[in-house]
Amino acid sequence: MEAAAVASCGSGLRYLPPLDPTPRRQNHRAAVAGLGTKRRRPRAAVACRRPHRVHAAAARGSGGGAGDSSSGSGGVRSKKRLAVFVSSGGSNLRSIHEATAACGKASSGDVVALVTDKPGCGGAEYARRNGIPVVLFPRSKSAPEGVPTAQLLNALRDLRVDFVLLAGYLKLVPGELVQAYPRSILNIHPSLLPAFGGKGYYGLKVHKAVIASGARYSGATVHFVDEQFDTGRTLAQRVVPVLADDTPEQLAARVLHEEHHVYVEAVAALCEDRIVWREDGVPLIRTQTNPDAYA
Ligand SMILES: Nc1nc2c(c(=O)[nH]1)N[C@@H](CN(C=O)c1ccc(C(=O)N[C@@H](CCC(=O)O)C(=O)O)cc1)CN2
Ligand SMILES: NCC(=O)N[C@@H]1O[C@H](COP(=O)([O-])[O-])[C@@H](O)[C@H]1O
Repeated sequence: MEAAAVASCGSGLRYLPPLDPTPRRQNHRAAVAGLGTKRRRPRAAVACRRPHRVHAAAARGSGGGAGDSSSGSGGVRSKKRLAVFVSSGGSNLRSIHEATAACGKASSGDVVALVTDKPGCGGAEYARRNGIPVVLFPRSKSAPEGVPTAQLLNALRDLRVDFVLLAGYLKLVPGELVQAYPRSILNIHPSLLPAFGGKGYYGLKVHKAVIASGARYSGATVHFVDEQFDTGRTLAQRVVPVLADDTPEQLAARVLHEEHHVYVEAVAALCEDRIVWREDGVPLIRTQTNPDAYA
């Protein structure tokens, strides 16, 4: 969707104009289709056969939050509409956006909005270059142009957003948004939660704490978002070793590499209705090939 096309939508929102007055309109999908074939196939996760009883349905039968736009009468599912929240460089945004290309691993999704508290961050710049509307949130003293929560919710509804993905977003997502999108907001965190999570644990601070603790393994966690920092249900994890002479930057790079794979796989599962909720509330990812196997 073009930024200009949504600027007049009912929420009354003003989307941020591109910083570059002549943004490059890339043939993004064509460009990444070729790259996709070169990608290393991600390692298969450990399959867990016939776990506890599971509910073979996502949050709302077919999944999706406040703006559910699931299948029509013909049974053909429309792509799930994704809003990505970013405060940082945007490499997870990029990997998700690339995976939503025609032949990508998450081609059942479409990134339709970028929400940020830092309009100059790499993620926001990537969005502008790729014609993704940018919304500044929250409104604050340092960002008086930002929108309050109610207006953000209207914008997400106008854009018919199904799922919200936090990807290096550093602000607490308010309860109103969490409640409007039950079981429909994911976050990626650069440690093996519940270790090294919560307020104060973000970016390099996480990796510094992991190294200082003496832990031999770290990794990435994709989890559903509840009203506190990093306490929502874990959906997927990837493990990496912590090496004896690691710097926080080296560990961060090793974890980030895994983040890009595990987040894309989790987003694909979300968009394809492959998340099932075990009776004790644990979300599991059904594999694409075997309805009885879980990643
Ligand atoms: N309701 C929720 N909101 C957010 C969650 C969540 O699980 N529930 N996850 C975070 C992301 N996060 C780690 O994954 C995280 C981000 C930031 C902080 C933090 O301590 N932030 C500082 C501010 C930093 C800054 O603005 O530069 C703070 O709040 O004082 C902790 C964890 C996204 N939101
Ligand atoms: N607690 C939140 C947190 O620390 N998030 C982390 O910020 C980085 C964003 O990188 P990116 O902008 O390149 O995707 C990622 O490592 C992400 O896990």
